Amino acid sequence: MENYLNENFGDVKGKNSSEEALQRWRNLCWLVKNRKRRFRFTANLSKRFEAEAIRRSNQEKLRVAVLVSKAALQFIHCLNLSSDYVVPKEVEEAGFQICADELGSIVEGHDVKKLKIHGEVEGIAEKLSTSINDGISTSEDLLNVRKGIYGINKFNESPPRGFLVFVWEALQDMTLMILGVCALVSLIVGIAMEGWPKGAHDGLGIVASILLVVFVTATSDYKQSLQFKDLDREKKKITVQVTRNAVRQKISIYDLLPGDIVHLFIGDQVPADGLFVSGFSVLINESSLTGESEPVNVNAVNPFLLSGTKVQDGSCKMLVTTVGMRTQWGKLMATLSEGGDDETPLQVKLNGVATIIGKIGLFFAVVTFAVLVQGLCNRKLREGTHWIWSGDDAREMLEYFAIAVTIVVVAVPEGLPLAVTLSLAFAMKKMMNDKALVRNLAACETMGSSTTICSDKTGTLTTNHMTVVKACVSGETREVGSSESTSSFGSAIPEIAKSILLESIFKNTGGEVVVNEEKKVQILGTPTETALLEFGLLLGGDSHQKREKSKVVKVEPFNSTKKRMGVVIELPDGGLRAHCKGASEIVLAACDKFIDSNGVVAPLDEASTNHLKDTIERFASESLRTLCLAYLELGNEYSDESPIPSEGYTCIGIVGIKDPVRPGVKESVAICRSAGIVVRMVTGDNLTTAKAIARECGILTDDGIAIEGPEFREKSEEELQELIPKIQVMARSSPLDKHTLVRHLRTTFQEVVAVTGDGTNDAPALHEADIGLAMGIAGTEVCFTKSVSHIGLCRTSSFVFFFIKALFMHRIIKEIACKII
Ligand SMILES: Nc1ncnc2c1ncn2[C@@H]1O[C@H](COP(=O)(O)OP(=O)(O)OP(=O)(O)O)[C@@H](O)[C@H]1O
Ligand SMILES: [Ca+2]
Repeated sequence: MENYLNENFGDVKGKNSSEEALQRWRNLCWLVKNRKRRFRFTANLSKRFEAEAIRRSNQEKLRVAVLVSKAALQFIHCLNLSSDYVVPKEVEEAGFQICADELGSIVEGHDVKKLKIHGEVEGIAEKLSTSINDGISTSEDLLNVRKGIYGINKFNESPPRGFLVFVWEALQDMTLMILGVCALVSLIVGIAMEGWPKGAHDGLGIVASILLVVFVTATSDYKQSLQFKDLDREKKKITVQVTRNAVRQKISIYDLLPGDIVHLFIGDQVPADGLFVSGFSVLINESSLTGESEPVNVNAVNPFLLSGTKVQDGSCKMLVTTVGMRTQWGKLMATLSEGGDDETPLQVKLNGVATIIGKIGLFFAVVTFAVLVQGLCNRKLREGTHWIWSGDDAREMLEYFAIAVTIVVVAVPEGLPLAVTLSLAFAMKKMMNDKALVRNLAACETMGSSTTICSDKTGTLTTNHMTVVKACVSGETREVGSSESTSSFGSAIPEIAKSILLESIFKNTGGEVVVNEEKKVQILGTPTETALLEFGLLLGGDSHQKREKSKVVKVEPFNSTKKRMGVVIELPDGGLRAHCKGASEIVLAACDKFIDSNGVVAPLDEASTNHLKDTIERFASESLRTLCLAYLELGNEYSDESPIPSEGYTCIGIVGIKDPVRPGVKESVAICRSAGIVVRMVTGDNLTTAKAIARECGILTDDGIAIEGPEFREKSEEELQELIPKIQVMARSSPLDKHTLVRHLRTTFQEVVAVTGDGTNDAPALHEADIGLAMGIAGTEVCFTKSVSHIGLCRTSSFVFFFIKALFMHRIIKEIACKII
């Protein structure tokens, strides 16, 4: 049996099974009494093919649109553009100058000509009655008017199915139907022979048991469907940052409306169709919408952003133009919303077991029927009545038939695969109560069998609550953090150094200091950015003043591959200046000058380089995350077309950011160890910092290896064979290094790999892993300990639930058997 199962049902993987494998195993289950039930909550393959076709047509449409827009761009300057667009009356009355269809055709069709006619992005914003800087007004009435005209950002889901639909589905069971026919015949024959009510007993008994089975099945199915709806709703709770009423805030993507100004960052999914307003180095991955993997640049020339696509690099502000079902993504999601998850290997195997048992059951049912009929025939032969068949004989035959069918009902464990689905859903619900959202049912199962965990450091092992606790500027190294220590640090360093440090902090940032609706100062941005801005505020910097004084000309946002970010600013009294900040040893290597203790820019000689390197090492060995800040005077020779220079910087200083280890991580790592699971740390941070934290968590042991990404990249295949099993820490790794490690562990070493990460720099590795534990925005809540302890929970809960279910089924089956036989 083991061999048979492995051969026929073994090629379905926990993740990314081929469509052929999925189709094949379903075909193998030909002996399924109620297909609809058995395959409920599993992938709807035909819907998937439909979605794939939509993707292909999207790709073709986009390709044509891009070609047309390119051609239009060439002619546009010579044309006298005029519009025959008439604003529909109801739109005009509501206070807008453009309708939803026109907006849709501009963005989806990449129609630069129409965009130009409507006055580019600013023109469209005006017609949508919004402001690019302040966003839409939040008055309830106005929002409702907007909703009325442009719709909401939700796609049509199939209406929830009522209880009766489940009753109908439960009735479509072949064996129950046969039993129904038996009951009918038994009633007719019984009443004809023995009269009412005596002759109806048998028939009514069968009817009652059928009703019981149908009722119990439908009730439990209905309950699950409600539970699945709950899970689904939870999965879709995604928020984005928008500016409304001049206040930056987070809102649910469902509340987005045309006219909203959305702030997008690397890793975000574009939540609606829209136009690029401002931003830098934006690369968009459209593969989820079109299947095309080559990312496209989005900028002022190609400003079209389509919902469902992902920001692969950079950050930008976008004006929402089209929402919900009017977008291609809405249509795609509406198609896919009915398809369930892929089956898990355990489910497929259990389906195999159910099928084998079904076949055996069927065989015995036929044999039993044949034996019983033969008994009857023999008796009649003996009695010499074999030519005379009475109603009683017919009833007896019917009874035999019912017994045979009952054997099939009892023997075929239809509920077995479904029980797994249920128990996994149950585990999912349990985990959700602990704020861990399981997107894919199969994950609960895979989690139970993982052998290696590759964890990132920041935000997973550590709390992600960062504060600058040490700083070294102009040779002055001090503890900072509290307002007194920071201000005394501020007064100890030369004025010129302090001023340039503040400029760097407030200009060269992906975060923002805002005043929220309650008039409180709030810092938005990644934890690293927030920590720096907080330090800047403590130093006495006023972010707005600093921002107003000079204009930002170019930004190269932070990404994990470069590990640095840079801006170019225009100084109030002319000239340009570049600021750069990032991984300390990388930025320091780009410096050849520094600001000395007198506030004078001096060349970086060996002694001062060593001093700075020592400082970095010292900070890092105290588990601090180090960042180096630097600047470069550009004069007037720089054009914003060219990249920001990567060398010749003047080092301003080094900051050490504390990010404490999460409580309970050490114990969790120990639990994993004792369960035979190897935990490795794969981080983008400095080697010394990573090692210090790994020791603290119990990940790095004396015989383990800690290696840096760039060194790992250079190794040959043979060397990797030797090295990989011993790697416990990989530092300064790029997203691709993480991916390579996971791929090797999975393929060469046949490990079941779980990866935890924050979803942006870890995305490729999360994708490659057997199971990805993404610490999302709520990452601070979903802590490492919980995910790990749930491995145990999944196992126990599924078994407990399975047994209860089995017991329950057993009782029902017994009851039916008693009634019928
Ligand atoms: N916003 C930022 N601007 C400039 N440099 C940054 C910024 N954020 C992080 N860094 C620097 O880049 C380094 C690596 O960051 P990266 O995103 O690759 O890893 P991480 O996500 O911080 O770590 P992990 O992989 O453990 O989650 C950090 O050590 C820090 O020095
Ligand atoms: Ca990370």
